[in-house]
Amino acid sequence: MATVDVKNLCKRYDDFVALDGVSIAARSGELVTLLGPSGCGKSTTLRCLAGFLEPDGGEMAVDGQSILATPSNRRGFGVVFQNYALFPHMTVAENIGYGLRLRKCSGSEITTRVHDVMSLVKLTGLEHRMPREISGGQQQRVALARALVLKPKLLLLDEPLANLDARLRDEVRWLIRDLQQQSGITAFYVTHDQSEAMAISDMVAVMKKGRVAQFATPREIYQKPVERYVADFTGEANFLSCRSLEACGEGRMRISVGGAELDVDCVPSLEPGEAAELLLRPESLQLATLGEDVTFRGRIVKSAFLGASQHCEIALADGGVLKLTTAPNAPVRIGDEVGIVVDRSHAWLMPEGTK
Ligand SMILES: Nc1ncnc2c1ncn2[C@@H]1O[C@H](COP(=O)(O)OP(=O)(O)OP(=O)(O)O)[C@@H](O)[C@H]1O
Repeated sequence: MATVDVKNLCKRYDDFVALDGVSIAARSGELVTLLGPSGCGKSTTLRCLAGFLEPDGGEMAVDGQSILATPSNRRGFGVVFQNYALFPHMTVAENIGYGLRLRKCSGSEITTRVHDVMSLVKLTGLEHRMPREISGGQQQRVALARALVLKPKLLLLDEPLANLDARLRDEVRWLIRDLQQQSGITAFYVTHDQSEAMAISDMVAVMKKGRVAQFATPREIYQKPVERYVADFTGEANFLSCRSLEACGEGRMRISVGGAELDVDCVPSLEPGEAAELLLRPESLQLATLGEDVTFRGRIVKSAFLGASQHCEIALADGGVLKLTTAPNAPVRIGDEVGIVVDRSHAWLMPEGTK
């Protein structure tokens, strides 16, 4: 188990600034995900941690000790990258035991540890197969076992599920989380898939152009994003332009939006009078018949039956559009005038214009 502190990490590729002051940290036993679109610097951060790239500035420390001068093979980290590249001429068991042989462990210790880790990643029985004789999901689990067998103090995973189909991705994702929690290994995990990040992380760093836009728990990232970019990247979202009228308590603001006045939680730095956007996740909105105590009124302009639910879009009088889901059999007709009730505990106000 290890604590990790990355401070102000910078990395250039010639003139291109790939990392522009990345700061993230992991407490012992945590899984921290780096989430963001292609090219935002996730892999570069992980490669610096692994010691495959030398940063141009900043600090990286494990258990309070700088690792900047430690070569990658002395850092004691387990690495699972998307191109898991097993040795094709070695059996599954030989692939997994390779690192132990390099460390000159005894034959009996290698046998025991390989056996134990194979049972952990559910590969028992495949010891003597060659990599080409096992499936993609099994190959990925061999790569994971190969890292875990060395009992690393830190596990670095870069898009480890990228080569798997959707069903296997789900299965291996839970396996990784279970193993990481059982063994208490601190881990950094790179993905561009927000649902993957939400599901398995203790902390998420949402990255944007070589910087960390927000570093927080999955719940906070989803419910209290600091800017629209983060809200957009972490799930379905409605944004309504509005005016912040006055502060009404710590971190709360009275706003005027879509013909209504509401008190909502907000980004703490937001000032009264500042242009703002109200974030309403679809699940915080409910269709209601007019006449009930509704927050907004509007007209249904789009609907789609999705099986377990229906998707609806409602145009408000002031031009805003809200997307929401309803029960599969709720009566939804295009053109109908409807009311919308907002669960205000899930409404969130952010500064405008930060896509
Ligand atoms: N060796 C290199 N030389 C020049 N530019 C590079 C090099 N490696 C990466 N880059 C650039 O640095 C930026 C960050 O790359 P990085 O691989 O860290 O992104 P990423 O967020 O992991 O993206 P992806 O999800 O596509 O892997 C990208 O714009 C990329 O093109």
